[in-house]
Amino acid sequence: MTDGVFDRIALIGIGLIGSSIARDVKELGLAKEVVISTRSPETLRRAEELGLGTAYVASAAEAVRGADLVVVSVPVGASEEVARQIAPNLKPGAIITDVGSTKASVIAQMAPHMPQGVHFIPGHPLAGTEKSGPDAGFAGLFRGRWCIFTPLPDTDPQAMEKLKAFWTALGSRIDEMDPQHHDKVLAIVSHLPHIIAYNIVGTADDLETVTESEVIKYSASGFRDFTRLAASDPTMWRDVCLHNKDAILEMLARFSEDLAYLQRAIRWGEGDKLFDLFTRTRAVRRSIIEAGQDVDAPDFGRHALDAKK
Ligand SMILES: NC(=O)C1=CN([C@@H]2O[C@H](COP(=O)(O)OP(=O)(O)OC[C@H]3O[C@@H](n4cnc5c(N)ncnc54)[C@H](O)[C@@H]3O)[C@@H](O)[C@H]2O)C=CC1
Ligand SMILES: O=C(O)C(=O)Cc1ccc(O)cc1
Repeated sequence: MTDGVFDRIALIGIGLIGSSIARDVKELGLAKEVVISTRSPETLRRAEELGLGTAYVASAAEAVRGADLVVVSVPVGASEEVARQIAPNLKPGAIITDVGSTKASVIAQMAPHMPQGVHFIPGHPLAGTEKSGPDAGFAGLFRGRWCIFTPLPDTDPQAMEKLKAFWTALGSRIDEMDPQHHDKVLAIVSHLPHIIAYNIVGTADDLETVTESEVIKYSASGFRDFTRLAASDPTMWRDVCLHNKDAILEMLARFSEDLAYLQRAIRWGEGDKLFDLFTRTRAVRRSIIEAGQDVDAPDFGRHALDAKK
């Protein structure tokens, strides 16, 4: 079998992430058959209209029959329900993976249901947008982006290599870490920014002395960036908050302490403290750009395209 290519892939959940994977698989010819299943009949019909797969089935249990690779792309809170449904029909030797934004909870929900002889390898592509549903996906979403795996201690190295080859074919850079560490890192770089965005937009929406039309009319680009994040899918982000509770609360506690420091510096006119912090944070931005992680740069993800030539 060619690197990253499977005979039959089953995609469970066909929203932003599932449909982006489907589009890449089709465009790059990574599977002979792509069987799609999702909870709502309307979404399944839409996936068929968009021609995202080769077969569309209502039941997740039926969709995974004979699949060599199963990708679960549902809100993290639905992981156990899906694992329970698909477990009896998984083909021996199949690779089961997911794309959930939290990892320890997904493992706790799914691993106990996985039968002997299948390879369950949790994953998380660090790529997405504030949009959701099958129309929001697009080919190339994962190009140049990290995909983090949090393999279980007994993971079969060959299965791991096959899954890495698949994500590499989608253009991703690959990393591995343990699930608890993943959840801490993601709490600060992804979950907190979304929570802060939901909070600031909520605060603006609650103000009595500033009207909603003024917020819309005068929104500076900083505020607008927050509204993009705060427009992210409510189900997905409710589940992230509930399923990475400990790491998020730990980071929120740190954040609140640091905010109190900033608040005090403003109250007491301590300009040096403000200047020092703002200088330090400006350097973080520079480091991101120097490390080639500026996703807005026109040549971002170029290495992935070049590698395919
Ligand atoms: N949106 C983003 O930017 C990113 C999301 N993720 C993760 O990917 C996963 C999917 O997110 P999106 O594709 O953005 O969400 P989405 O809302 O666009 O799609 C979710 C899909 O799951 C289906 N679904 C929901 N409950 C189900 C169930 N019980 N059984 C079967 N299907 C079910 C829905 O019908 C829909 O097709 C989530 O776990 C999320 O944390 C990971 C990286 C980025
Ligand atoms: O839209 C954005 O800015 C994101 O940060 C997308 C995103 C959301 C959740 C993830 O687990 C990974 C990426």
